[in-house]
Amino acid sequence: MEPIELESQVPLTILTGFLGSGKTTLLNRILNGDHGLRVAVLVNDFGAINIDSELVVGVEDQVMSLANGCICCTIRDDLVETVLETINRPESPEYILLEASGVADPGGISMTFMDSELRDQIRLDSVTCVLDAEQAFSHQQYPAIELLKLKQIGFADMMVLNKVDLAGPTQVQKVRDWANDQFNRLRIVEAEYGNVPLEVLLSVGRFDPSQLDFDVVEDCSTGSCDHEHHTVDHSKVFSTWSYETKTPMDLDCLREMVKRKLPATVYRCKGFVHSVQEPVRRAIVQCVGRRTDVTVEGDWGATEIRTRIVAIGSPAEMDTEQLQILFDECRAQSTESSL
Ligand SMILES: Nc1nc2c(ncn2[C@@H]2O[C@H](COP(=O)(O)OP(=O)(O)OP(=O)(O)O)[C@@H](O)[C@H]2O)c(=O)[nH]1
Repeated sequence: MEPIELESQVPLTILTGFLGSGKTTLLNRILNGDHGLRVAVLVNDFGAINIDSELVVGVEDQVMSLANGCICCTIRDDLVETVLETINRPESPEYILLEASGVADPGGISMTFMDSELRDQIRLDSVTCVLDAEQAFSHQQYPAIELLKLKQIGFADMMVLNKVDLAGPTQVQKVRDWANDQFNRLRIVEAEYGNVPLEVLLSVGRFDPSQLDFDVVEDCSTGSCDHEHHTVDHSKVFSTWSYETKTPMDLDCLREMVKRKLPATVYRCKGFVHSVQEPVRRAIVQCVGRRTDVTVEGDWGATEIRTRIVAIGSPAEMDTEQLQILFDECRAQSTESSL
């Protein structure tokens, strides 16, 4: 990639998109690409346990984690504080990538960068939305989720239509036709595992502030407004559940369980697994809708060896007692106590 000219304001790209669409995968692609920039990464996990920041590869000391809430509403102040902390480091970043949680409304996040505290220091370069091509239409029975997905795409200046390998050409064309019909002149780039050229992702200057309502932004900076983007109550649409244990798990049992028994009311499940089969290597469980994957990665590095899993699902329907039993049943027989 051609060298990017450095600016006085730090450019920032927001990666948005529904749960499991491939944001962290795209983020890792960018970070490990040939851009020559000192990049800082902010990652927002909706669940109480930090998973995503540990899945970011290659820039461990430049990753800031914002967990246990959504930066478009409940932990918006944390976002401001973290961005300020990041740009005021002695080695300040030349670019910031912000991965929003899969439940975030990017409108609320973008507003944050127009606030007086940040707008002189940060230039919002682009809001890029990742869409899972295979599961683009798979939440139609949940209107609130459909609306959120529409907001995520509608606010973006580019859509990465990801997972085309899983979707196949007919579905990809269907999603393209739908998107062209719904959104005016949306730029769409197809991808497998986020393999998008860096040139179309970084320093593209696509974000257009005129799409924001500046009267609203001014009011927001006083902190006394009740606009929709601050009051989105994610807890009405999503609930999270976490599982932790020090007892090693049986990977075969876990693989079978997530594949066959994990209820459809769980939209997303991910985490790290300490197993009897691979006691010194970290396994990663990834579930997006009905797609499940349990892989064994490298060693645990500096992180504590224990299983940590997060599930996100429907608050009315996700049965957390059932989940507890399902995961407990995958623990290997052991005399060690579990948490
Ligand atoms: N087959 C296939 N799998 C993909 C592709 N992109 C990502 N995945 C897989 O999809 C799963 C979710 O990917 P992530 O990058 O973690 O998704 P995310 O959007 O960051 O997820 P959340 O942060 O939980 O919302 C992982 O198992 C990825 O390996 C793709 O293009 N094709």
